[in-house]
Amino acid sequence: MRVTLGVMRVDDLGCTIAGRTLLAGVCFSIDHGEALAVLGPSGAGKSLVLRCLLGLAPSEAKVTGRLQWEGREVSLADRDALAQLRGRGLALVPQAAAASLDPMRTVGAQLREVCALHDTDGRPNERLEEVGLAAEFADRHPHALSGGQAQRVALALALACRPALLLADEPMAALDCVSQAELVELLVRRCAAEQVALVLVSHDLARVVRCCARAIVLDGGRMVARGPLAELLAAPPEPTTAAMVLAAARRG
Ligand SMILES: Nc1ncnc2c1ncn2[C@@H]1O[C@H](COP(=O)(O)OP(=O)(O)OP(=O)(O)O)[C@@H](O)[C@H]1O
Repeated sequence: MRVTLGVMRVDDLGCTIAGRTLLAGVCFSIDHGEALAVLGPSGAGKSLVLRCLLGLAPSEAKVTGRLQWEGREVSLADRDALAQLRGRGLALVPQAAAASLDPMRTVGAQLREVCALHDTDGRPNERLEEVGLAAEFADRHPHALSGGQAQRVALALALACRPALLLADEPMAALDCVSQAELVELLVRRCAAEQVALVLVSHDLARVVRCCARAIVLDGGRMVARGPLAELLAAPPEPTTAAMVLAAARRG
């Protein structure tokens, strides 16, 4: 059982490139075992928020704002300090999982490497089983995985770091509807089981509505709404959220 100091609090995150404001005034906090959705239309700045938190914003970007990590202040401009949080602190499940895997090495070798790097439990078979993949996947190379299987391997790799917080950047984007629902359900179930906080990026409110209690909504790099997802759904406070609610309702 972890002490509940809160995992992360982000205040006034901003990002500019060549004088162009790409993010401004983004604020949120998240606690252990909690799930927060980061919503918004394409180009809203959702992926950029995750890159800034990981210290992986484009090299020409100027990032501003403050981050409190388990009660400790970290400047969002300090890429080295943010890099220290990667692994046991923050781990990422990327949008295009297959491209994030090493094509030359088996799934098992990649899992063992991550476990050795972060000094965590290194049994690939168990890690694969947790994400619904049979032990034989440990011997496969990434080219022998379907899109959904590659996303599950990426999830297993991220969880193998034993992070306090998982950042998931539309991990279901490339999958069919049934596989999307299964992957989101798996993601949320695993995070809850391991008391890992989850920040789930999506442009699709319908996809996150059952698994995230709270959300922030971005548009044009600005945070236009924030609060319990049920409240945003019941009474969208501004047009971007209203459009997302309408789109979710149309899809049933
Ligand atoms: N390296 C970069 N240089 C200049 N602009 C960039 C760079 N990376 C991202 N941007 C811009 O930042 C804005 C936000 O992009 P981002 O990828 O975060 O959007 P998103 O909300 O994740 O969109 P999507 O849902 O389509 O993935 C976009 O206008 C994009 O063009």
